[in-house]
Amino acid sequence: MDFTLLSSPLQGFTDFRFRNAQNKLFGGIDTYYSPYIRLNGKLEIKPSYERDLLPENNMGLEVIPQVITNDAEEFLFVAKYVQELGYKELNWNLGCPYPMVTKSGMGSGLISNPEKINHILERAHSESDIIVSMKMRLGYENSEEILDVLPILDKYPIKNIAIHARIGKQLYKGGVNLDAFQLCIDNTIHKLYYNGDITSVAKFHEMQQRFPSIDHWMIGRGLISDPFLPSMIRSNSFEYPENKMDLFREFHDTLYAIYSESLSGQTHILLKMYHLWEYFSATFLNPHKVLKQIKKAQSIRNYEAAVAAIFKNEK
Ligand SMILES: Cc1cc2nc3c(=O)[nH]c(=O)nc-3n(C[C@H](O)[C@H](O)[C@H](O)COP(=O)(O)O)c2cc1C
Repeated sequence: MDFTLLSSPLQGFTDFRFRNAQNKLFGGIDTYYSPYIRLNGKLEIKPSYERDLLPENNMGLEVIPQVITNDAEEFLFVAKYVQELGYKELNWNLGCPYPMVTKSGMGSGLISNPEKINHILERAHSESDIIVSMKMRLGYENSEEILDVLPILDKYPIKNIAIHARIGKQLYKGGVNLDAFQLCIDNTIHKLYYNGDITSVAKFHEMQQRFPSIDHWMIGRGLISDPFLPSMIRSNSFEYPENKMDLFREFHDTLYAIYSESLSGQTHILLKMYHLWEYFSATFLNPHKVLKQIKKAQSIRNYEAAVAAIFKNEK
């Protein structure tokens, strides 16, 4: 069956710089979701969000912006803003699990409030012509919460619902709940996208077999630790290209160069690169040792030496 691969948004990782580099060097992703826009009490878009969405920074990429909010005015404000930039769709985040977000009734903390979801969707559909899609978890406290929300969503022409098959309380621990995802398939009229733990071609096949009706698949962390993954899924190949490490090095160097230019001060640059290496290290034979080498490098000079040694070791 034909399928679509989507890059799941990761705040702090999948910004326009990452998206462009991944697309240029590896490809395989049909659509990228940008990390969420969150307003801080004011109807004002931060420059970093703007930069991330400007069409000139996303040339040749299919991008869908995302918002996190529990307020209809904010939703409508962001919808109008992204429409002015030329986007037709706004994705609504009901998945974020972090207490700072969920305690204020946003992200997965909003799933237990179907009335509020209904109110926001009602206003979004009557006061704007933006196409609305959703990205959510199964609930915050338990995986039944979503079952009270799906009938509400049935009332609106939602484009699709991407479901990360965990509950908020889990954060990223424990496994995905595939039986609960199946229940969602059985209880909605909407098109569902599957998200959660697609980290290899084999895992993708497993999910495809388990959910034959699903043809949209979202990859989050797997794309950062293995940027080859979508093109390998596409070509149904278990073999990495022969020049795997050269390509990976180019990917690293591209990101390092742009973050060195765009971030100020070596602390910021090193921290950014360290967070990337928390995922990159999975590509190497000894991830733990690799990450330790990166962590130990407390200056740009030491960082560059550590990276050179890591790639040399892997040859
Ligand atoms: C560091 C980090 C940042 C994330 N930021 C977002 C975000 O901005 N919007 C969103 O919908 N999901 C966000 N997520 C969730 C991922 O998009 C995805 O749903 C989750 O990681 C499960 O998919 P995976 O197992 O393929 O990674 C984030 C996850 C992580 C680990």
